[in-house]
Amino acid sequence: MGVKHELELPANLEPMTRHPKVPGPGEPMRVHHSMCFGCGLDAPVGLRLNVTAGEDFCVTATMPVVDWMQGGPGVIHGGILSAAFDEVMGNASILIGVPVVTVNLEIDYAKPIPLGSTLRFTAEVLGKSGRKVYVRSQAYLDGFEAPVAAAYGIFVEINLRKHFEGYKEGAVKAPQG
Ligand SMILES: CCCCCCCCCCCCCC(=O)SCCNC(=O)CCNC(=O)[C@H](O)C(C)(C)COP(=O)(O)OP(=O)(O)OC[C@H]1O[C@@H](n2cnc3c(N)ncnc32)[C@H](O)[C@@H]1OP(=O)(O)O
Repeated sequence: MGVKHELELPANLEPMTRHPKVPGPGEPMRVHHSMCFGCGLDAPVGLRLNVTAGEDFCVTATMPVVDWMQGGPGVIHGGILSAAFDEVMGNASILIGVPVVTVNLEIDYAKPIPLGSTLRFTAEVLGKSGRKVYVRSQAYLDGFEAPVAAAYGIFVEINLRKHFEGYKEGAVKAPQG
C-alpha cells in the first residue's frame, strides 16, 4: 500500500504571497517557542526539528529516528511521525505570514520506518481560504523512491495573544550541558 489520500481543496482558494520577513530559501526557520515539543530547544523531550525554508511556500526538514521514538519493535511510533508532520506543515504555513494552529491532520503510513534511519520531509502550502490554510507534506527514506508517509493538514489562522491567553506555560526545562 502506498500513499492514498488527496486533500480536497475548496474552489475559492485565494492568491498567496510569501511574507517578506520569513527566512529565505536555504535558511533555517525560526523556533516559534523554545518549549515546543516539535522544535523547541528547551523542551525536556521533543523532536527538536530543524526546518529549512524552501522556495515559494515550501519547507524541508530532516529527523533522525532515534530509540525513544519507538512504537512497534524497531520502528517509529505513529504519533511521533504525526507530530513531526504537524510541526513541518505548521512551519510551511508561517511562510505566508499567518499564525496558525492545526485543526485537522490526516496521515498515510505507507512503510514501517526503522529506528536508526533518517526521515526527510517536504511540505508545501497548497492554498488559503479565509482563515484556513491547506498544507501537504511527504516523508522520504533513502532507498525508497516513493514517500514512506504523507500528511495533509488544515490549519486555522488565530490571534496568537488571544488564543493562548490564560493558559499556564509548562515550566520544566531540559537539563543544560
Ligand atoms: C503552536 C502555535 C503557535 C503558532 C505559530 C505557528 C505554528 C508553527 C508550527 C506549530 C505546529 C504545531 C501546531 C499545533 O499542534 S497547534 C495544537 C493543536 N491544535 C489546537 O489546539 C487547535 C484547537 N482548536 C481551536 O482552538 C479552534 O478550533 C480554533 C481557534 C482553531 C478555531 O475556532 P474558531 O472559533 O476561532 O473558528 P471556527 O470554529 O469558526 O473555525 C474557523 C474555520 O476553520 C474551520 N474548521 C475548524 N475546525 C475544522 C476541522 N477540524 N476541519 C476542517 N475545518 C475546520 C471552520 O469550519 C471555519 O471555516 P469557515 O467556516 O471559516 O470556512
